[in-house]
Amino acid sequence: MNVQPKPHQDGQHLESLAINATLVRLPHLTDYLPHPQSHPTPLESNHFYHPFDGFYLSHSDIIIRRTIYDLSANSLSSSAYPRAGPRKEIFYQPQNVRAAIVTCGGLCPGLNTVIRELVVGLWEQYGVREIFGIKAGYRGFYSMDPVKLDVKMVHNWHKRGGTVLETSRGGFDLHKIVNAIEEHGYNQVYIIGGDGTLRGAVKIFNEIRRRKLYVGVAAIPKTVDNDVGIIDRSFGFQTAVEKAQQAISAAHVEAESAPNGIGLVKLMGRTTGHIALNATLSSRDVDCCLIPENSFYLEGKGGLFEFLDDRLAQNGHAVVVVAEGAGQDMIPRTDAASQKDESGNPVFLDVGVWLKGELKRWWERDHKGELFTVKYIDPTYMIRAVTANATDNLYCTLLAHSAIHGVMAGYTGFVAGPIKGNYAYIPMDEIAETKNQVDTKDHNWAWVRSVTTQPDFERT
Ligand SMILES: Nc1ncnc2c1ncn2[C@@H]1O[C@H](COP(=O)(O)OP(=O)(O)O)[C@@H](O)[C@H]1O
Ligand SMILES: O=P(O)(O)OC[C@H]1O[C@](O)(COP(=O)(O)O)[C@@H](O)[C@@H]1O
Ligand SMILES: [Mg+2]
Repeated sequence: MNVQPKPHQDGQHLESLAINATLVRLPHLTDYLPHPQSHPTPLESNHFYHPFDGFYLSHSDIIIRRTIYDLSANSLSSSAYPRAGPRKEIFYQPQNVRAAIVTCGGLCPGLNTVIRELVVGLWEQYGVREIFGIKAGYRGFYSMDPVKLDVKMVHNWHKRGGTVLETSRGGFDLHKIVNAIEEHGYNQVYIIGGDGTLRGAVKIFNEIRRRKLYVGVAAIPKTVDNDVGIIDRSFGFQTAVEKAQQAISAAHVEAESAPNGIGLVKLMGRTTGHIALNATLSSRDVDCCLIPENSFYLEGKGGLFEFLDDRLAQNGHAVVVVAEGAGQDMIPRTDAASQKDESGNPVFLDVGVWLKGELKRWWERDHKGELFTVKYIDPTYMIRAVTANATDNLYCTLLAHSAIHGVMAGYTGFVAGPIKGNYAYIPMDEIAETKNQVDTKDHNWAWVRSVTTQPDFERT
């Protein structure tokens, strides 16, 4: 990679630079179908709409993934993805489209908005009339009747939490699912789900391609945990963080109102601490944030008890936020085998209940006779079983419309999502392989440390 000119390695006097961008190739129906026919988009013949110059995107419109560089590095490189948006030529005749929409995995604010916008976008922009909701997740493809959807039916779904289509874990049977897609004649499949769903979606797409079916598959990443990689964040995450803050505020009030009061809040986050981290940064009431990516310990120098001792001595109260996946290795397990849910996700022991017990034990041992209270709040589903906030509703809308334009353009096996604020199409397998975890060596975590001044839990 070359940077021009390169006299000052620190980039102080740099006037221009070149970034080596590798364009990621998106699967397309033309890859495996002999002669798919393209047609002008119906947007062209819409009397009420006159596209401005540059409205239609093409192969030359891309989004670069990396935006942060160290100019002293030898090479500046990034991957680049096709930009999401309408194309002038599409690979479907709208009157022949039979679209299926499915929601899988746990709830997430905004699911109904995505469904609604898929229906509205397909119906209003492209004139599609055959749109079906698959009930109860992947298993619904082969075990339940689909629900016919139309614009009237979905008109106020964005104001409701949950998923009207219902969802479930488990029940992934590749052949039954793809057989059902063939039998029902679906030629567009929109899959809304998290990391597990995406791994399933990759298999569905590969099987569809193996069978050479004229079926476009798009996924829209969903999870409050925000554990999906490459994209900026998953929808519903911000709403969940907002709700989490209410729990933290309550814990703070309780802690402040008691001598030596500790407010303890457990938040969702199976293997990632994004909700805990973001709620901590935004609430400012938190003294210590415990996440799965950063092991912690209780006793001794630099441990949680010593830190809380200091905080209680200084302020008379403290607030601790713990992500549900944190500290699992410290909680005594009675059964040898760890439990799994129907999708194969680990079922955790309750770190909040355990920590509350440990805090009480510690105080009783070291401060016998002094007043002390731990108020434990576990908002669990309250942060995700809610309507999406304005930002998430807007985000869900753009995701759905991006997915529709991509599928109509013949792209398949892709995910629609924002990269540094711009909407892109990303190959599904790349997303399914990339996990978004909190990097405790980067600035996000450093901000938590500087806001809370909590210990790093690195034993010296
Ligand atoms: N590796 C996998 N291959 C195929 N299907 C999977 C895989 N992992 C999960 N699934 C299916 O995806 C769906 C949702 O997965 P789950 O982990 O519960 O939620 P999420 O997609 O939100 O992470 C379930 O129906 C599950 O059976
Ligand atoms: O809905 P369940 O099965 O009780 O699972 C709860 C889990 O779902 C999550 O909300 C994440 O769900 P997804 O992986 O389905 O997005 C976790 O934060 C939580 O551990
Ligand atoms: Mg998941």
